[in-house]
Amino acid sequence: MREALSLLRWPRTALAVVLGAGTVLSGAALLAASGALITGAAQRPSTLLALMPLITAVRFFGVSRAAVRYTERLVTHDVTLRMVTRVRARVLERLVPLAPAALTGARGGELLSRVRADVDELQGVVVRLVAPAGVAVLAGGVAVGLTALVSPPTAAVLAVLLAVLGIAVPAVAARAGRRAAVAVARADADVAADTLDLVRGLADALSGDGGATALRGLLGHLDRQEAAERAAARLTAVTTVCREGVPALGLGAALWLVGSDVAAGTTDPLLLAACALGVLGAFEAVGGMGAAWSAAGGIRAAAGRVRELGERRPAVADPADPRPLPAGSALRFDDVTLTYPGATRPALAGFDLAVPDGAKVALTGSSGAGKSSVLALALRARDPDTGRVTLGGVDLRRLPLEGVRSRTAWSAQAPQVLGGTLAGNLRLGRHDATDAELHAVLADVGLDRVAATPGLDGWVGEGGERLSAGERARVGLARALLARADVLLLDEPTAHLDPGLTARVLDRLARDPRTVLLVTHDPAALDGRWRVVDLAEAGADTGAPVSP
Ligand SMILES: Nc1ncnc2c1ncn2[C@@H]1O[C@H](COP(=O)(O)OP(=O)(O)OP(=O)(O)O)[C@@H](O)[C@H]1O
Repeated sequence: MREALSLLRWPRTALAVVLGAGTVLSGAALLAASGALITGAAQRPSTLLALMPLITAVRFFGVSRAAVRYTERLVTHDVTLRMVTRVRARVLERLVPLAPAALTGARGGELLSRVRADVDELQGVVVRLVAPAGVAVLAGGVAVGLTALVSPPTAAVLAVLLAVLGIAVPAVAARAGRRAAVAVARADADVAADTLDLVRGLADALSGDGGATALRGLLGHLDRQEAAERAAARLTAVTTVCREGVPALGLGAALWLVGSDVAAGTTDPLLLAACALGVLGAFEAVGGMGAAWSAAGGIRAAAGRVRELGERRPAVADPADPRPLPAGSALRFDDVTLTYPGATRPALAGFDLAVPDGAKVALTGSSGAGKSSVLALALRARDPDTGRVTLGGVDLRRLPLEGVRSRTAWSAQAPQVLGGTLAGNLRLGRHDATDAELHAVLADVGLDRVAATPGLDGWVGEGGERLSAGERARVGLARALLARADVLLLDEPTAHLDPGLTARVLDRLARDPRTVLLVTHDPAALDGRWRVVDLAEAGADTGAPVSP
């Protein structure tokens, strides 16, 4: 909850609370002034001028209530919209450093729910929680204070009843409401499942006495559903009675207590209706507390999940005192060991490899040998447990993370193609690439047909579903080729290609002046320009420079 509150801009939130309280108090004052005016008129004053102050008060509070409510809505919406921006920014700020390694354990749907549902929940913290609670305290306090000026016992009764309606009733209702909602949801799910089973298995159920058994099961669940719904309806009825009944109790108490004072001659009769109706109006102060109480649980849970994101440690971090990026782009792995969290054996152990500036190196080996892990280390998606990985002779852990990532382009085994245009997807590699450059790179990777239809501005479908798996892989490859990087890390760039296309792509890569480290399951397709490193033997790699 502290997480959610820390995102608030308190001066504006306080203004929203003051205006909300102003609305409630204007309403109560309007009722009080009207009561006094009616009483005053019933006393048949000799001149209408005697009622002028009350007439003015009624007009004033009538107008002020609408004006204050309007301003309060403007301020509350402004606070909420600013909150939306801040919450989204904070969640993304926390997510970005965690990607990709520290998010591998999280399911995609769970992450989506965090950035959508939790953000939606948190952004309502002002409207649904802080403002109603603040208004209840402020408006309730002022109403009790003003009532005390007329009748201290009535003020005491009002304070108690406000606490009952603002704290006790919503707390009990929210707790019981959660239980009732769970019971109804369970019963609904059972009835739906039974009905579906019965309809799907109708033919089987009709033979033997299976039908009667299934029907008995369904009827049992229907009874449970009815009971759950009745319990939920009873709860709604009880809370409605409380919401209506407690203010009526307050009204009755005010009439009785202030009425006794008027009868005793210690209080002006004008104040009887004014005080009673003012007390009635004051209950609006706690009107939002039922919803606030229900919202509190959801907001607390959402804030907790967002905080948990912040507490996760990124797999790699920027060095405190980063070294400048080196000029060279030679990669070197020295006695590297990498064990994934929770894994029982290392993915890489004692791994050595030297990839000189501009060299073309292909990693091969059986599935699970650790080829993709080598690329992950070179991209600094992960750090080795022991040993070191260097770029241009400098340990990657001593270089600025953003600098390392800008020097390396990576194409995954199954690259992420976003729902958008082909050009938009390619320009993730280089945002200012011209159309001519995009056409050239598409031709390089054999995507000439896609470049023609749907074309650069054609929609590639959600997740690139309008492209084949091989075309999606080559979009990722084209993106990497476009990047202004000196090291290309390519995970199986030719996996889905026919031999002709494989040879064309490998030739394009071999002619690229940059350092290329690729993973392949098809070393036979590589010509003499490539140095093939079998991961099963990589521990024995001498690290001796090879000519590119
Ligand atoms: N995020 C991860 N968490 C836990 N273990 C992992 C993770 N990624 C890979 N591994 C494990 O590390 C080992 C090496 O995986 P890696 O992906 O590097 O192999 P690979 O040689 O690229 O395999 P393939 O050819 O099938 O792509 C495997 O045993 C794999 O199960």
